[in-house]
Amino acid sequence: MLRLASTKTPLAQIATRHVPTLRAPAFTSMPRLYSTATEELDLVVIGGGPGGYVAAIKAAQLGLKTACVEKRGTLGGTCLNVGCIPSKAMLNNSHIYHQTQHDLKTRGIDVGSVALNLPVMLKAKSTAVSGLTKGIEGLFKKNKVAYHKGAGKFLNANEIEVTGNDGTVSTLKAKNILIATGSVPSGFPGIEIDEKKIVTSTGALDLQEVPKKMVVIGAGVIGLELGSVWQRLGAEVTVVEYLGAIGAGMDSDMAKAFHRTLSKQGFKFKLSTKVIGTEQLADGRVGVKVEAAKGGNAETLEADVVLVSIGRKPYTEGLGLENVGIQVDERGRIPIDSEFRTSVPNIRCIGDVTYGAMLAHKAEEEGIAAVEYMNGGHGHVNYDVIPSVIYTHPEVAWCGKSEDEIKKSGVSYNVGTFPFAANSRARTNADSEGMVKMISDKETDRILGIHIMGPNAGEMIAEGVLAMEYGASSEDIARTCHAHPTLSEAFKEAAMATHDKPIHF
Ligand SMILES: Cc1cc2nc3c(=O)[nH]c(=O)nc-3n(C[C@H](O)[C@H](O)[C@H](O)COP(=O)(O)OP(=O)(O)OC[C@H]3O[C@@H](n4cnc5c(N)ncnc54)[C@H](O)[C@@H]3O)c2cc1C
Ligand SMILES: NC(=O)c1ccc[n+]([C@@H]2O[C@H](COP(=O)([O-])OP(=O)(O)OC[C@H]3O[C@@H](n4cnc5c(N)ncnc54)[C@H](O)[C@@H]3O)[C@@H](O)[C@H]2O)c1
Repeated sequence: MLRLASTKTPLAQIATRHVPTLRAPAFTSMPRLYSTATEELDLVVIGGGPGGYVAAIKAAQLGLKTACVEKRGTLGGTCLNVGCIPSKAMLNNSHIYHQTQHDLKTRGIDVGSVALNLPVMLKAKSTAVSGLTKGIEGLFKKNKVAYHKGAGKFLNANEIEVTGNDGTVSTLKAKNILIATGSVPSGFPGIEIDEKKIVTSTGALDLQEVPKKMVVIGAGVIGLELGSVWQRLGAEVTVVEYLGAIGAGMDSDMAKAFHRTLSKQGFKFKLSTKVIGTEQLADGRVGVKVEAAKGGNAETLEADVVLVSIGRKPYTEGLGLENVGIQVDERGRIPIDSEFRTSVPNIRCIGDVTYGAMLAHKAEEEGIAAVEYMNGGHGHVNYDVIPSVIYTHPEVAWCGKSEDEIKKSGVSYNVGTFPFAANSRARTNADSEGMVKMISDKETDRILGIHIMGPNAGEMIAEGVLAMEYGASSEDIARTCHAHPTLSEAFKEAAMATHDKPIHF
């Protein structure tokens, strides 16, 4: 066994095949956990995103000897590093900037002239990210999860080769492996991403100046959130969407209302429109050639920055799946059974790299459930009530089925809606755009879907998720006392409207 005298860390459970020098590898901060090179771990998690790191902590809490391999250099995956967290930091601060500029005067707050300091705003985003990613390292230490900074690759069903970020190569042995390697942005055929002028979400979170004109390809969650950030900071944003509606499959009533709201904010939309390609313009900007989805005359949209946000794809590059005989499906996803097992029983898989919505909380739920199954117990993920939230202003949030889906399924249903314009708190706050829409089964009154557009919709949907998880009826919610004056009264009134009548509308 190899020991590193100068650090707290032995090479732990790693069977070292090649260590170029006897200096401490990058994972020296990990606690001294397992003493022999050949000792088998209970679990190796590949990927330290919300799925992987949560699974690793849960496994350690259950008493499993656990290691997590992450190649990014920081924990937290897409979500903490280049996804949920930096985007929400930019959304929050750009909203405050916009509100200060356009809204405070009418509230009796005079702040004089307002200026954007983009470098400071970007730094605030980075501070939020680094604080949270380091926090996960702290949680790993506390829970005794060994953290290996490097890329994991299957040698066989029980051995993972780790190429450390410092160049060392070593092997981890484990009874169980959990794949949580996440996803990366889908490219657009023929459009080259340089992350400066033609960017994915990663580049769009780090633009060093506000573009005058921004073209967003794809009116899904990323396009609308990051389009909002730059629109609030002063960009003229045009969103090109192939489908006839925005919001990537949200309830069509909500999509229409959201479209109207964002248009009022200054967004320009080109729906049912396809992108044919891009060209470099003489002045150094980018021309985005588009035409109607059904065909017709092409036009060129000029842009300083183009955001390509047409979805994400599962990531399995360099993972060595061929060494264990795991094949991905036609969309690049790793197939799993109901207990997250791949075609190799001791190898499980969760999060963006397999089926289902690409959401951090969905990956986390799966991580916990997969570990519980692995440990001989039962896991629980209710895919019918995974909430979705778009963190624009107003926010849009939903869980359960859309009215379009319910209609298609042939189930008879009731719909109740309640506008925030009739909610006292929203009116008092002068922030009353949007509504709550609830759909319940006509026969049983059981709630089938909840859709909210409004301030704090992302927080409010938690009540709907809980109600649906417990099989509530709309009458259950209507008869539950909600504090006054709160936005949640709109939720109660929508429930009243679903099975009977609302009071305030
Ligand atoms: C701009 C943006 C905003 C988002 N906002 C939200 C939001 O508000 N709410 C929400 O729920 N979701 C949001 N998402 C989606 C969310 O980030 C993902 O659903 C979530 O991160 C998926 O978690 P995961 O653990 O499956 O994978 P990931 O977070 O992608 O983590 C996988 C990790 O595995 C590592 N890895 C891959 N291969 C290897 C290997 N061979 N060896 C070692 N490490 C490896 C990667 O480096 C990565 O860090 C957002 C995404 C983006 C891009
Ligand atoms: N708030 C959140 O929870 C959050 C935020 C950001 C990202 N995410 C996750 O990240 C994933 C990726 O987000 P996204 O916005 O890239 O994908 P998305 O699937 O949400 O939206 C992509 C949009 O692009 C459109 N599109 C596809 N091809 C096109 C083309 N050729 N031309 C024009 N439009 C085209 C689609 O019709 C769709 O509306 C999502 O699955 C989402 O779950 C979640």
